[in-house]
Amino acid sequence: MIRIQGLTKTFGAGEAATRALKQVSFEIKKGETVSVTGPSGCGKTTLLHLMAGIEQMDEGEVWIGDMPIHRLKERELSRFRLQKMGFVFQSYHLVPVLCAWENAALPLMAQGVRRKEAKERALEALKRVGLADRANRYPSELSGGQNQRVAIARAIIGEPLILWADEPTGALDTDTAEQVIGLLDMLNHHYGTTIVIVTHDPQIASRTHRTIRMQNGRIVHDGGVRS
Ligand SMILES: Nc1ncnc2c1ncn2[C@@H]1O[C@H](COP(=O)(O)OP(=O)(O)OP(=O)(O)O)[C@@H](O)[C@H]1O
Repeated sequence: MIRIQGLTKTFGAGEAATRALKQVSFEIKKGETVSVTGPSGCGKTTLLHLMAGIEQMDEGEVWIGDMPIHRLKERELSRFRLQKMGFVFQSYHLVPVLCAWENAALPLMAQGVRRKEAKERALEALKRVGLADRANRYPSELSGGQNQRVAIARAIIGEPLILWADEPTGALDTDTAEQVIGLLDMLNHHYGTTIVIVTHDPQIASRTHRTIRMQNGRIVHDGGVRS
């Protein structure tokens, strides 16, 4: 369902150039959970950004189903992202002046869904992540784990095909991290969401179907299917 072919990305030029990705190719099946691991600076986030069409590649192809991400114009890409993808980041990326349900509802509002319907669906998404009773709280009134759950509610509100997560538990303590990972597992089981997680944490990597290990802009290991 996700097919990456010869993905290459260099930042900067001349002496200052960093070859962040070097001819990376692999496929991810629908419904698979994949962790991307490796040392700091090896290219994990760059890979995620290129696959999600957040950043432009120098060379290569990214196919999601039959959609050539590498050929889409920015506007088509934005629409595709809004409709088919959800994002979770280490630092949550919530809007501080919006309460939990308004944050969760953002992707729907961006697609022109009316406020009343968006609110109903946001409350439903917050319920799924166990935060129905915090719907009117602002990010500053919630814990890190709760904010990350709001971010997950926002990521899943449009029932995306793919959820991209970049160090989703990086700012959380072990127990809270465990809850967040449990939630991602649940999403995968119940909704068949394909999940790609960039993580430093071997514990999290061991919970995904498959682990891709990167080093210096290349894949050096791909396997470890969960029993
Ligand atoms: N916008 C940018 N401009 C210049 N260099 C960049 C940029 N983004 C990333 N890089 C470089 O590309 C390489 C890969 O970065 P990337 O963020 O993908 O690594 P990573 O594996 O996600 O690292 P970390 O685990 O520390 O987050 C690094 O050497 C980084 O310094």
